[in-house]
Amino acid sequence: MNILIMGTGYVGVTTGLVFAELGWNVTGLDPDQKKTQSLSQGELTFYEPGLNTLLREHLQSGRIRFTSEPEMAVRDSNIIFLCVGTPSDRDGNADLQFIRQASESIGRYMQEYKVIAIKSTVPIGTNHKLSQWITNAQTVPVPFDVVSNPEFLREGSALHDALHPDRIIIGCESDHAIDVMKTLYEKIQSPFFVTKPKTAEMIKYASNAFLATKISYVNELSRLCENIEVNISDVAEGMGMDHRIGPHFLRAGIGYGGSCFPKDINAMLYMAKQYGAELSILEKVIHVNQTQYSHYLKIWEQKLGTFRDKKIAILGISFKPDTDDLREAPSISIIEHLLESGAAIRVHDPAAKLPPDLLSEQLLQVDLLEEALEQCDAIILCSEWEHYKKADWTRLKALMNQHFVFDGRNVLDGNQMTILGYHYYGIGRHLH
Ligand SMILES: NC(=O)c1ccc[n+]([C@@H]2O[C@H](COP(=O)([O-])OP(=O)(O)OC[C@H]3O[C@@H](n4cnc5c(N)ncnc54)[C@H](O)[C@@H]3O)[C@@H](O)[C@H]2O)c1
Ligand SMILES: O=c1ccn([C@@H]2O[C@H](COP(=O)(O)OP(=O)(O)O[C@H]3O[C@H](CO)[C@@H](O)[C@H](O)[C@H]3O)[C@@H](O)[C@H]2O)c(=O)[nH]1
Repeated sequence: MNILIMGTGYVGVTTGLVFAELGWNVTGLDPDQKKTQSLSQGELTFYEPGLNTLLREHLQSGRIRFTSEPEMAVRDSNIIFLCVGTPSDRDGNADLQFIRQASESIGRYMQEYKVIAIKSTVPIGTNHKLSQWITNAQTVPVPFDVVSNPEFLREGSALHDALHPDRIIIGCESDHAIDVMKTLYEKIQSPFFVTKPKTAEMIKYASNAFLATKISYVNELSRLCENIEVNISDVAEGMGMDHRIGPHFLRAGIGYGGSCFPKDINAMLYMAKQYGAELSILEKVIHVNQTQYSHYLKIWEQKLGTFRDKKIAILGISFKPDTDDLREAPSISIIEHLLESGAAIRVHDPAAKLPPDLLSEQLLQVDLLEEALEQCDAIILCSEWEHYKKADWTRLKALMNQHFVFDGRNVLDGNQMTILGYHYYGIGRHLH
C-alpha cells in the first residue's frame, strides 16, 4: 500500500517515518518547499530526538520521499493521512483552512478509491465536513472512506509514542476502511478501539483536556502547599500510588504550554458554547494555568528583593525539554514580565532559539550555560532539560553574583542545592 502523508510537521514526519519503519511506502507532501527539500536531503526542520537517524535510513531504503507536488502524490496513494495544522482562530475555534485546502486537492486529483484518515486534531463533525469538501472538489464521482485516527504523540518523545501508543483510536463506519487501518497498524502492539467518527474526535480533545486538568489541579494545590509547608512533589507521589489516580501528569510547575493543550482546550470551550453546554472546569484549568507563572514570579521577586537591575539567567525556554518548540511556552511570558520589571536577562537552551526580533541589549541568548550564569543574581529554570539536572552546580556557583535558584519545574535536588549554598526555591516545595 502507498501511503500519502499531507503535512510534514511534527506529526506528519513522525507518522511517515513510523509507517516507513513498518515497511510501507510513504510520500510526505507539503506546500512548503523549504521543508520538503530539507527533508529530502535528510535534514529535519525541527528538533526531535531519534527522527533524523530514521529519516536518513528510510531515504536510503527508498521507503520515504517528500514532494510539494500534490497531483501525482494524491493519484499514486491508496491511503492518505491528513497531518496539517489546525491552529486557533481569533475566536478560539480550530481553524480548518488547511484541512479544507488539503481535502480539496484530494478531491481534485483522486482517480480511484482511497481511505482518507484525519490525524490532525479537529472539532466534532469535521470528518463529515471533509467528505463534503472532497466530494464537492471531484469532477467525476470517485468513492472514498473517511476515518478519524487522532494522534496522541508528545513532542520530545514523538517516535517512541508513535511506535508504542497506548491505544489506536479509529472512528469509522466502513468495515473495509477499518480493515485497511488494521492492516496498516498490524505490527504495532496496541489496543485498537473502533468507534464512531464523532466519538473519536471527542476522545482526542477529552484526553488533552483531562491531562491539562491534572496539571492545573496540582499547580493550584502547589499554592496551598507553599503556605502550609508541605511539599507538592511528595503529595503528588503519594497520590500517584493509587492506581485509580496514576503517577503521570501530576508534576507541578510554571504551567503547561505547547502547540496542543492551550489551543485544544480553547477549541473545546468554543464547541461547548456552540452546542449550548458549559465546561466550567476547563475555564478554571485555563485560569490556573494563566496565573501560575505570575503567582510564583511574585514570590520569587520577594525573595530576591526586586527584579529591577538584577541579572537573571533563564534556563530552558522550550515549552518542555527535548524539543525546540516555543509555541505557548511559559518562559516567553516570564521573559516579558522580567523585561517589564527592568531585569537584564540571559537565556540558555540546548535546542530552542529565541526569535531574533525579541533580542535586545536587555535580553541575550547565549550558547553556554556558563555564559548565562556569569555574574547573574538568580536562575529561573523553565524547562527541565537533562543538561541542567546533570550540571556541576558546585563548580557553577562560583560564576554567580548572588545564588538564588528558582526551579520552575521542581527538578533540581533542592536539599543538595541548599547544602551547596544556593537559595533554592521551587514550586510548592517545602524542603526537609
Ligand atoms: N505537535 C504535536 O505534538 C501533536 C500531537 C498530536 C496531534 N497534533 C495535531 O496534529 C496536527 C498537526 O500538528 P503539527 O504540530 O505536526 O503541525 P505543524 O505546524 O508542525 O505541521 C503542519 C504542516 O502542514 C502543512 N500544510 C499546510 N497545508 C497543507 C496542505 N494543504 N497540504 C499538505 N500540507 C499542508 C504545513 O506547511 C506544515 O508543514 C494539528 O492538528 C495538531 O493539533 C499535534
Ligand atoms: O506533569 C506534568 C506534565 C506536563 N506538564 C507540561 O505540560 C505541557 C505539555 O507536555 P506534554 O503533554 O508532555 O507535551 P505535548 O507534546 O504538548 O503533548 C500533549 O499534546 C499532544 C498534542 O495534542 C498530545 O498528542 C499528547 O498526548 C499530549 O500529552 C508541557 O509544557 C509540560 O511542561 C506539566 O507541567 N506537568
